[in-house]
Amino acid sequence: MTEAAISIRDLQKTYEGGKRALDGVTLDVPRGEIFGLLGPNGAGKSTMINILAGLVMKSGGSASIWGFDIDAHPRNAKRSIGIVPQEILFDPFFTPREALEIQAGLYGIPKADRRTEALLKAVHLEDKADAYARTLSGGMKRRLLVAKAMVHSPPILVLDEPTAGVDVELRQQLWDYVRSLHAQGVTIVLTTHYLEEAQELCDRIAIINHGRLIANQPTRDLLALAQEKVVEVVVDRDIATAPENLCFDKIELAGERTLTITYRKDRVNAGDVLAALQREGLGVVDVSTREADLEDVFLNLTRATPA
Ligand SMILES: Nc1ncnc2c1ncn2[C@@H]1O[C@H](COP(=O)(O)OP(=O)(O)OP(=O)(O)O)[C@@H](O)[C@H]1O
Repeated sequence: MTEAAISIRDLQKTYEGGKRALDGVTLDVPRGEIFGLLGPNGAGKSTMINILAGLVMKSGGSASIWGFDIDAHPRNAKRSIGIVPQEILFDPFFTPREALEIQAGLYGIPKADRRTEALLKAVHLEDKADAYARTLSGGMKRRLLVAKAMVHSPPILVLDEPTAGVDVELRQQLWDYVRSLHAQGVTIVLTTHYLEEAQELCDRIAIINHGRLIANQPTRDLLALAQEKVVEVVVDRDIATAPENLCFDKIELAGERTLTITYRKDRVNAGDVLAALQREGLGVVDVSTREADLEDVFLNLTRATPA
């Protein structure tokens, strides 16, 4: 088995004042994947990322990055990861080009090996290379942060809520760049509140809630956890009231001849639902189903884990 890109064991963090932000999280981020870390506000995602970044001291447990334990080999661990923080923080008087040069200097990268121009191009900031950072839009600043995180060419890129406050077009550009890094073999970890985004981008998704891991599975398997399924059925005559049946969780009249039926797929299947309608004397003309999405799974799982 190849070693994980990030390996976390029983990670704990209690902040001064007693807030328990991480309560024994164990997980592996496989190499080469796009890994989604989801959780409601305050779940502990940033705490976990800040521990990996060396910005927050853990209270217990262990973590290694690209095989380097963060306590035993902090320098190598740090060199193996690029982190795009949630907060936009940089000196407003530096230009993007200067910001990247300074960052490269911090990592001790010789001038000849720096990739400043290529990075500026990759994040579409070549036109703004010499503008003061304070004159950049929010989306441009965020892309500059991504470029900064990549100056030392780490094998892992972590993005903490990268698209908060970024408009749709810029978000798309950001994801195109992230996808191209992934295609080059970079392991990507992203935390996001946009479930749709995680669903579309991530190979695997972990969910934390109240500092505990409540799911960690390939995205497809996680989606299969959603038990509610909805079918929309068009019948062969006008109906005044929706028929009741035990195998429907919920039934609604969506039009004169259209019914929206919710059922639990662990109890019945679509065939049972259609047979029940036929027993009510309704002929089925058309059927369409809506797949449950990550939003459903997320809500079901987070509701099921009390504080
Ligand atoms: N420096 C700190 N001191 C005390 N408590 C903190 C500190 N930083 C975070 N916390 C608390 O720890 C918990 C986890 O916070 P964290 O920022 O890790 O969550 P998160 O999942 O990243 O949330 P969000 O999505 O809102 O960023 C929260 O209750 C938060 O208030």
